[in-house]
Amino acid sequence: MKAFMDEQFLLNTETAVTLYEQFAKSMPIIDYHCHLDPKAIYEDKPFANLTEVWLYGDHYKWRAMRANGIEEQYVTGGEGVSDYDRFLAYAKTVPMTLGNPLYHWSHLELRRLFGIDELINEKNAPVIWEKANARLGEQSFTPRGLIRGSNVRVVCTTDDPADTLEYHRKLSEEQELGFQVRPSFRPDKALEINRATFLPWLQRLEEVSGYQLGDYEQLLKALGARVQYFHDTGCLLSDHAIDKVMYAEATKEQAAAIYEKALRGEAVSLEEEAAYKSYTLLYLGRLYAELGWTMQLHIKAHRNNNSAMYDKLGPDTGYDSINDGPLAEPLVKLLDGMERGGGLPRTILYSLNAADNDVLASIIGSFQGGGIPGKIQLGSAWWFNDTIDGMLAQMKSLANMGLLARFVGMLTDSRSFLSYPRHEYFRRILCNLLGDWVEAGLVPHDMELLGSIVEGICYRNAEQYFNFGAK
Ligand SMILES: O=C[C@H](O)[C@@H](O)[C@@H](O)[C@H](O)C(=O)O
Repeated sequence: MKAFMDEQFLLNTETAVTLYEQFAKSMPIIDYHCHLDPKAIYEDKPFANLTEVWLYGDHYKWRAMRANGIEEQYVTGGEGVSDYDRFLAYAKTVPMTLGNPLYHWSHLELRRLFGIDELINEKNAPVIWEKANARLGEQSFTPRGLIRGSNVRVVCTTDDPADTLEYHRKLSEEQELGFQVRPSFRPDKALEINRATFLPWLQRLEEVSGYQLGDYEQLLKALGARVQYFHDTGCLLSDHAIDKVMYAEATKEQAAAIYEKALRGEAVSLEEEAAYKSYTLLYLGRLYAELGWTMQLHIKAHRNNNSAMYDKLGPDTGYDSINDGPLAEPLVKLLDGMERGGGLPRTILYSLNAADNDVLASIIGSFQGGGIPGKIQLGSAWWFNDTIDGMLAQMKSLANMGLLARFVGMLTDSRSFLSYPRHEYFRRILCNLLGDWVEAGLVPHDMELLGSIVEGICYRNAEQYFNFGAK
């Protein structure tokens, strides 16, 4: 029996241990997709207590607490509930998360960041609370301290085109920051023509961009101007939540007519939605390609399932799940449309449905090219797949059908400054997979080759692929 989460955690062969210790462990982190708040990084305020830094905003933990029978006021807060009460409710929940990555992540976070080795449970809760809070006053526990201490070189946040990027601009002027903070362009609200957010968002965009958005041509120009503004602020990635991939070929005139219908408050059919989205995405794809950006497509989330809770708490609060439905045909058409128009950027495809791994791994092979290693990527196991099994499945699909060695690796997708140990978790799983292959005689015991592949997937591939060294 191995000891719980010892130095060889998740590393079952000598080769895996060597790969992890000698190559993976010391590689810096590039967190190219997350939901951290740039304002919090800029202001760099210390956290009041462990609950604030660990539980506020973390919908993964909230889901587990609800499933454990914890009442909502202890999950997301409520009158008369202290931060300690909320922490205690989570501490009680952790032992019940056995088998869920939260069990490992939570222990890794306390161990690596706070040096706290206690098992997390109700009995140890007071001690953990004391020890962690005592450390939160140290300089290394502010947002910047945590980023630096985790050896993070680049953080890419997720930002709306109408955002002023005020804090990114301020951060970019700082000489001693020690890491890059870059925005990512996430124009979902421009594409979701059928959602209630569409018209209010256009108004915001009008204010920020100065364009009068009464016709589609102006919308395209305004989006183009925002892409350029983001680029000038250091952006190199876009991100799209495409819950359902749709494709319908459309002319600009058709897209414009649909846009105008929406402006008049008239109903837009699903076919029209597909046409509008397709034309607009192709246009954006061209801009991304021209600027050397990477486009991320996050596909098949089924969001806001519990409408009563949505009304109380809003989005991203733990009420989403995995969607199903057709993917290959509309996605291939979309990528093909971009390629034909000369505008297929570097692209990362993530599906929340792990059943799509092979579909995506085979599709990416049809659009590689341009002399860019791994131009089209199978994205790292995302959200509900960010588990041991999920990561293995994603890497195996990629290896079976494409080039694992060109994979740009892990990201946290997190809203918490404590999530960087997820990179360690991923790296151990990666090294173990390669170690198993060596053990089985499937690949040579060539540590130079294996080591360079590990370093590539942990850090170098991403650095090169996204061009983070450029400016
Ligand atoms: O890991 C889960 C994520 O943070 C999840 O909340 C996001 O991926 C979000 O749905 C998004 O659309 O960007």
